[in-house]
Amino acid sequence: MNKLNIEGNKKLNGNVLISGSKNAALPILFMTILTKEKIEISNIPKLTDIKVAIKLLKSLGAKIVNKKKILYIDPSKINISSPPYNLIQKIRASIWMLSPLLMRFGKAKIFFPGGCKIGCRPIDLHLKGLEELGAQIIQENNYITASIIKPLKGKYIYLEKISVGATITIMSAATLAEGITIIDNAAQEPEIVDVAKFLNTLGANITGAGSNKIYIKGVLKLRGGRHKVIPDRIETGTFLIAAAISKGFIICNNTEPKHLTSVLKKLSETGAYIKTGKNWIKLDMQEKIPKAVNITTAPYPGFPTDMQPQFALLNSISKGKSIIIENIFENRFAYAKELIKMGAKIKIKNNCIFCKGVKNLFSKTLFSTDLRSSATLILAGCIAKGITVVNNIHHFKRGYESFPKKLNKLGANIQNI
Ligand SMILES: CC(=O)N[C@H]1[C@@H](OP(=O)(O)OP(=O)(O)OC[C@H]2O[C@@H](n3ccc(=O)[nH]c3=O)[C@H](O)[C@@H]2O)O[C@H](CO)[C@@H](O)[C@@H]1O
Ligand SMILES: C=C(OP(=O)(O)O)C(=O)O
Repeated sequence: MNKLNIEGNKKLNGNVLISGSKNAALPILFMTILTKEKIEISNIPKLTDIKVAIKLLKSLGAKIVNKKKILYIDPSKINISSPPYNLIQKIRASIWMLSPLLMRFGKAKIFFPGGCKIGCRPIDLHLKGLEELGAQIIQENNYITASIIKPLKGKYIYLEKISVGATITIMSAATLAEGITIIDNAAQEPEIVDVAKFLNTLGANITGAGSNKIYIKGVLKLRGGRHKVIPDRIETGTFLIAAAISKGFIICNNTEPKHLTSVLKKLSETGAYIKTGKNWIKLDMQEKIPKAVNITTAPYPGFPTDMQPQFALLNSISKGKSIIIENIFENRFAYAKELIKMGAKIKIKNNCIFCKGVKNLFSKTLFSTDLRSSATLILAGCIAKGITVVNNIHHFKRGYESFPKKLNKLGANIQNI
């Protein structure tokens, strides 16, 4: 069934092992189209989005073996440049097939991508970037066809808006274009650094990833190689919230504290004790009720929009009033209606959430609408009074490996029904 039954009033305490990053693993998987040599990618998270990505690559002719979170990919037999639309529309990351397929075959045709329904999510900057490098783009009946009429040439490209997706699309095409491309006002997310590191392992010449200016010197060909995907910073942040809302303590292992600076700063403001090591983060709420915090989402290194719903939950049971401003996606408050049903004192105005903390949330039958909202509602169920039912749980499976199992190990009681 597509439902979870969650017993509330739980304290979540203990150790959790963080999985590989969904948003780094997905583009890296699609970048394998750029080479004909063998690739090994480790720390692959077990997620439905990853399953779809593997199916997409296989549908093009790639041979893939999955053993203990390592994918062994042989892209040499990829011979199709138009992946099936029914798979493309399942995930947002499928847009990252366009550029590598274009560079490999000189032509690519893909359906518009899917992903969380958190805004209109245009792809104009991806397409404009490819056009600036010289590709021809035609959009017709929800399909995008990209063609190389004459060899793509490196260029200075200024992104009008900071976009993770467009930065990756342009960076991957520029890897095999002639000459030097500069992406200015580039996104700086750790996932972009990981994609650049992977491409460089294959022989690309990319510098500056992680800053707002990325330099790509085109090379003729990419080879094979090995790569380990970075830890999932959003999964890490979500588990830290699990401990904070239940006045508990947690140690997140196999993570990268440096990727969570803005999130940890906000968690410290709640009154949580935080300590970090090389690859772990400890949060101890010391039985205290958290203090509410104001949040403004922004591109990295700003506060991540993918942690906004979880912090709204935190604020809803914290001491005091707070404001959350969502600056990245225009429709990312769908979960708030469900928290209000549970007793949260939340008011939404334009892109702001005004919240006054309450002592308790109360169980209800809830409906999740997207990935981060489903994780948020599951956490809300863990601390609410009574038994909560969360519907549409296919959403969390897109981005959280074994989420109920990991939470149950921390003291939750979540069952599939
Ligand atoms: C699979 C993946 O990695 N998804 C992440 C990626 O999404 P995604 O790559 O879709 O997000 P972007 O950074 O591209 O989007 C940022 C903003 O730019 C706008 N925009 C984007 C592209 C474009 O061509 N035109 C345009 O206007 C978007 O509508 C949004 O308002 O980054 C987001 C922002 O950190 C995260 O929330 C998502 O989890
Ligand atoms: C919005 C997200 O994912 P996607 O871009 O894949 O829809 C997310 O990971 O929170």
